[in-house]
Amino acid sequence: MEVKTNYKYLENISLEEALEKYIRKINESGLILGKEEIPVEESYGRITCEGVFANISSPHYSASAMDGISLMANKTFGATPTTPVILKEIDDFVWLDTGDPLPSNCDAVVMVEDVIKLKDGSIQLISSATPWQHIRQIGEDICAGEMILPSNSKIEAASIGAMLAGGVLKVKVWEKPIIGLIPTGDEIVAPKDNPKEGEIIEFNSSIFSAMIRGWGGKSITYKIIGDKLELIKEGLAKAAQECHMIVLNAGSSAGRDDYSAKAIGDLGEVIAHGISIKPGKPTILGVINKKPVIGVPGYPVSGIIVMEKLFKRVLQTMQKVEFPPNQEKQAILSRPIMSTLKYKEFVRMKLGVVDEKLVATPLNRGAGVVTSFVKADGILEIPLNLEGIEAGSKITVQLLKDESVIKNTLVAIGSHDPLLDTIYDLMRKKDYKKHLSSAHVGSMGGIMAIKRGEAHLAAVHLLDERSGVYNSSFIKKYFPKGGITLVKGVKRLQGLMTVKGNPKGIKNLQDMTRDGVVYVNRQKGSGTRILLDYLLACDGIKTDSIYGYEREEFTHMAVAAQIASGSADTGLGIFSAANIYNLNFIPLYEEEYDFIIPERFLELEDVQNFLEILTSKEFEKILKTMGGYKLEQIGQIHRMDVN
Ligand SMILES: Nc1nc2c(c(=O)[nH]1)N[C@H]1C(S)=C(S)[C@@H](COP(=O)(O)OP(=O)(O)OC[C@H]3O[C@@H](n4cnc5c(N)ncnc54)[C@H](O)[C@@H]3O)O[C@H]1N2
Ligand code: MOO
Repeated sequence: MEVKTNYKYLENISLEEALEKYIRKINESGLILGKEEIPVEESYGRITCEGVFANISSPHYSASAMDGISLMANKTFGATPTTPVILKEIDDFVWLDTGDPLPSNCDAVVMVEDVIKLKDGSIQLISSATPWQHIRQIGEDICAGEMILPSNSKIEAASIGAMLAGGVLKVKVWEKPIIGLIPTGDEIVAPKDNPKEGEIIEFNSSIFSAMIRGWGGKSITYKIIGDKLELIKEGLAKAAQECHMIVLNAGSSAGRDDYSAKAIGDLGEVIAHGISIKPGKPTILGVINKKPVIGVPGYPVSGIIVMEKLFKRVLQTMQKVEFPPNQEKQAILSRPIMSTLKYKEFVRMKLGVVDEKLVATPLNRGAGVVTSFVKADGILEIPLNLEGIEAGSKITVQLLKDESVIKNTLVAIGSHDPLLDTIYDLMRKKDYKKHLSSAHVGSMGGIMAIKRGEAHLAAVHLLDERSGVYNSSFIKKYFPKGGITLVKGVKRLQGLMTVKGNPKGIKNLQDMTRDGVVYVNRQKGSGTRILLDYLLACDGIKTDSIYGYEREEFTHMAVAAQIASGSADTGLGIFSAANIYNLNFIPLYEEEYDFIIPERFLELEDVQNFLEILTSKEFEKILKTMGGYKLEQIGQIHRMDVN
């Protein structure tokens, strides 16, 4: 039987063209927000819809600007240290404080510190005052009838004070745009801590809602709607009644259950479906009832990019304000990035200052990897028609975090161990200004990053198969000119993880070759992979006899997670990862997990901090609970000699 799908070929128009076309359409539709009058004290961040004019002058009377005396300036003329002027209270002057009204027969104020008090209550001045000195004249700040803010201005903190000073107690502002968020998908469920297989936790709406709040809007999150065209249309129609704009989430591509474009088209008009950006390709731009409706792809990273690059622009037009653009910074690209000619790509980047140069490293590009946005310091925009960018190129990165965060980041690249998370947490507890960025690219990747000057330290566990010695021979090989130190870390247990009860009865490496046993491996270049290959060679086991040898994960935790979920029976990894996932552990080898730090970085404050934490009692205590570590040599610094 032929399976019918609602497959439709997507367009591929540029982001700029799509935005131009869409905003023109929205403006033509004539959608404008309503107006409301609100107390000035509650108006922070709102947008004025009319000019705001002062009702009264500020100050509304002539006021003393200082504590001291008020008088007629001409009474002081000629006063010098040798010819002081003596004045009498009431007859010649009046005591007053800052803010007091200026008596009608006075035209100057003399500060108290310039007044010499005499015993009989009179005073002496040794310099003359100029008329109107130290007086805030009526309307010095603003005069009644003057404009405080023009239309379409964002109300900042100082504007609130200016309005109140000008006797304005209520201000007319544009209504806050209300955005309806509609999550869709049969597999989507409200957040919970025990989702079943096939259930996907709905978190996009919460991300979008927070973004909208930051941009001055309000959101309503509707109930999750399953993949049913009629239900989606019902939801859209309701939201179009209740909101100024709608975000219809997921179902944007052209699969069997993707009804977003059809639903929008049936109720209104689809202006574009398919934009040449990545992530975010299947975005839908539509209008229902004059209300903009954006079909945002389901993958969270795609969603965030579409919200940032498209939705925000529409909201800006609707609210009639310009959001400040992200700051940009020039950086050096640490490794090559491939790109597709057909799409403008947005790549999340990790930034760090190493040897006074800003180094940018691409993060995981998966559209579902929302944590890449948690780690990202910036975004690299790769234009259309570019196949990629070479390592070492100068690139411009749009900053997502403050520059001070990037400058205060210790950059660690290399092998993964959960203890790095503990170090980061302890670093932040010790000093909230400090950050640790750890990229898990395996031990060899770490060595290469140190060689290229892209990291302050690399975590490594590389076994020299001939000598059986860990790490030092690799330093000698890869850093023949020296200048490198080996900071001893922990001894840790590597072994085979299985689910509790070990149902497949796995006892050793040989058991991995049995029929029905599924292995999950670590990536090439990782110390664990090198150890596995070494142990297999010792036992004469061929890698192609292991089902799953080709399947790679990047961290011990990821291997443990696969085993815990039942998608693999076993994998080589460290005890602490097995412990976190409550797995069975068959110890095979004790290895040395150390840190390579160039000598020139040892005195850096951030490196010193790192070393302090490494040898702290608190860290030792936490490692004990994690289990599988020995700390005999931790923190010892070995300066490696030149060959
Ligand atoms: N055959 C093709 N398949 C896909 C294409 C394509 O061109 N041809 N495009 C891919 C791209 S690119 C994207 S992006 C996605 C867009 O997917 P949809 O918008 O149709 O969304 P779903 O398939 O329903 O969901 C995708 C994925 O997103 C996650 N998700 C969805 N809703 C939520 C939510 N509210 N909170 C958190 N996560 C959510 C979920 O993991 C879904 O699995 O299509 C590709 N497919
Ligand atoms: O367009 Mo999708 O958003 O590339 O992942």
